[in-house]
Amino acid sequence: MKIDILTLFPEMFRGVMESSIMKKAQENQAFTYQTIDFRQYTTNKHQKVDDYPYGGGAGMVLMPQPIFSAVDAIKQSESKPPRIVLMCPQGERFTQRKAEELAKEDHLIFICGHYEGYDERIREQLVTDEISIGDFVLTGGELGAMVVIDSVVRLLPSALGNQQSAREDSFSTGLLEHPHYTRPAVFQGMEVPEILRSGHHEKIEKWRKQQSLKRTLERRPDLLEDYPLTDEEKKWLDR
Ligand SMILES: C[S@@+](CC[C@H](N)C(=O)[O-])C[C@H]1O[C@@H](n2cnc3c(N)ncnc32)[C@H](O)[C@@H]1O
Repeated sequence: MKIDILTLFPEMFRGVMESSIMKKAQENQAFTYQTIDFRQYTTNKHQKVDDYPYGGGAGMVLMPQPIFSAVDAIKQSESKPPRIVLMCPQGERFTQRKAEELAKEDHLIFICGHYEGYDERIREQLVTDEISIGDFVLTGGELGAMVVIDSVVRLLPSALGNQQSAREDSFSTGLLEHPHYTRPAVFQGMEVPEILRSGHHEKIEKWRKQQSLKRTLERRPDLLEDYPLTDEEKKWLDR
């Protein structure tokens, strides 16, 4: 996968993109990325990327020209056109489903805003997706783009050592994940459930499924509305 990030603050990405699994995923050739400072694409003499809003009001608005020109420069003759993602608090709320959808693409372009927002023509003409990472307002799109990129990259084949672990994550299965325990078996008087130490794989799987359903019912009952419960699972939940 190829990822291009349009931002006025490329330095913000270095720590996240060059650490931990993101770094390993690049070493494993799961993806490549570049940041593009769209100020380089301005055609005005002072390299201005923003201007006052028509109609007045507070804040500055990103002008369309530098962003359109930067996207034109990145787009090559690809058989599959890139997904162009505008980071925006007014966009579709980001979910694991969306991460799975984007992980199937060959090329993603992220546009990170700043200041008061964007000229509306960017939204109307250029982008294929608008994504919000939640109902709150950040100072810029960079942190949001990092969140989206991180969750997409970990789904790419060869990004994680163990793909099974991504498939069993919360939301991937439609439920919250079951609890985890590791050594020691007893810590400050708190014991790891006996069943997990039994070595009985079938019973462990059943326990995990029950715990996953219980946790989802307690914390995110809304997820169960779309989850195809078996008759047995319905009985567990009733209990
Ligand atoms: C201060 S915000 C602009 C908010 C805008 N005036 C509004 O009310 O919708 C500046 C930039 O931060 C980014 N941003 C802010 N909140 C975000 C969120 N929840 N999800 C994704 N991006 C966000 C967007 O790129 C946005 O253009």
